[in-house]
Amino acid sequence: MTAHLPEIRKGLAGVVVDTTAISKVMEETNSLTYRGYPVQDLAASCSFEEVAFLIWHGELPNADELRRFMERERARRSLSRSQIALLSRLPDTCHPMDTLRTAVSLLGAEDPEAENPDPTLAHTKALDLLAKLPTVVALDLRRRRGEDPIPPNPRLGFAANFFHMCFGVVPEPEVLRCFEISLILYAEHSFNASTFTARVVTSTLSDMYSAVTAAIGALKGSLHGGANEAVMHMMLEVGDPGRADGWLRQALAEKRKIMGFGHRVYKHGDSRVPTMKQAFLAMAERRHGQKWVEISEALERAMLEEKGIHPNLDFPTGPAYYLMGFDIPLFTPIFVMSRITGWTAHIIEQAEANALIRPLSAYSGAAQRAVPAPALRLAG
Ligand SMILES: CC(=O)SCCNC(=O)CCNC(=O)[C@H](O)C(C)(C)COP(=O)(O)OP(=O)(O)OC[C@H]1O[C@@H](n2cnc3c(N)ncnc32)[C@H](O)[C@@H]1OP(=O)(O)O
Ligand SMILES: O=C([O-])CC(=O)C(=O)O
Repeated sequence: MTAHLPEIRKGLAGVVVDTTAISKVMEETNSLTYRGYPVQDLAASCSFEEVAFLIWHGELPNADELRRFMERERARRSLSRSQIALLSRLPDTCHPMDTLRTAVSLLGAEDPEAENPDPTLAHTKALDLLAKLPTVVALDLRRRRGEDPIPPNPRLGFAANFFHMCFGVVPEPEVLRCFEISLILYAEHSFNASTFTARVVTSTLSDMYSAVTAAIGALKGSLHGGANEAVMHMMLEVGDPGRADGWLRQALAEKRKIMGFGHRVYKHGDSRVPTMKQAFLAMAERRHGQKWVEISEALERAMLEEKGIHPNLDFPTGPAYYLMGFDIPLFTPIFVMSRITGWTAHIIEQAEANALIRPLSAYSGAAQRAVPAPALRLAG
């Protein structure tokens, strides 16, 4: 006789667990808004700093608010000598996401106000993370290349300063713009796995650093943010546009997951892909990346024919970052540099109207039984 089980929604698929005023993901129209503004319109005319302000404060900044916001961000970018020394001691074999996770944990341990739940302080902590995470990512890239760190430059904007800290140069404005567009598109996406993780941690009345550390762990996986790296590894494995179609059909026959395709919410296309694809095409034209365009178009065509599945944001972003010169293990950390805005906005929103997140499970193990006497259970 089988016990009656309640309805179980594996992976919480389709379950609405709370409200949010930060972003709206609309599957039926393949669209996305941040605080009511369509994301492609924000990408077309805003800086990443303006979008970060919008995500946190609910409105776009006026000129004065933006100037003050940028000043505050630029003033917070540096890491202390001891922070640099500690992060430099991590083994080169660890993933840069591990470095980032450790860095956030360290920043939390060093912040005497880490556990102070004051909402004003929460905004300051979020800004501090936004300012410092690129410094950590660039430091990590350079140490793996055997190069000394380059300190942040407070005269440069968020995106330009990141290139400066990684490579010692700021690229041409078109490349910078493509990068900034990717940051805007990655910034926020409602209750995705990493954001939900951050909300679960916050719901126990834990601190922001703990929630962000956990979110970094959730984003690292290849079913989530880690897919932008996996996409580029896949494209390198394909290697040649002429092989793409056969490679994909073979991979599907072997029941492999094709990275950068599919989405839990969007079943007819990811709202952000058309904008990011344009940015990728622009990068490919500037950086002689036609081969990657042809490989991606062949994979996209074959995937649609075979499975009817569309690409997600990670699909055009992976090769775009590759063409910008970033090492592949940096792709997901760059995602973090942007998503820190969405995560921290959700942490603040969760804390403002908190309820402990604790779902139920249906037990499927052994029936209740008596513990055998020691003589019986230890007998051999
Ligand atoms: C920023 C982001 O996080 S975007 C997501 C990034 N992740 C990826 O690109 C990883 C690849 N994609 C996937 O693994 C999935 O599409 C997910 C995890 C993103 C979404 O998964 P779910 O909503 O749970 O869909 P699910 O995995 O149930 O897929 C439904 C069907 O489509 C298939 N499918 C979905 N995505 C893919 C894919 N990328 N490759 C091959 N088959 C796929 C599944 O195998 C399944 O087929 P079945 O019904 O025959 O078993
Ligand atoms: O919403 C999701 O499940 C994943 C995603 O696209 C994101 O986090 O940007």
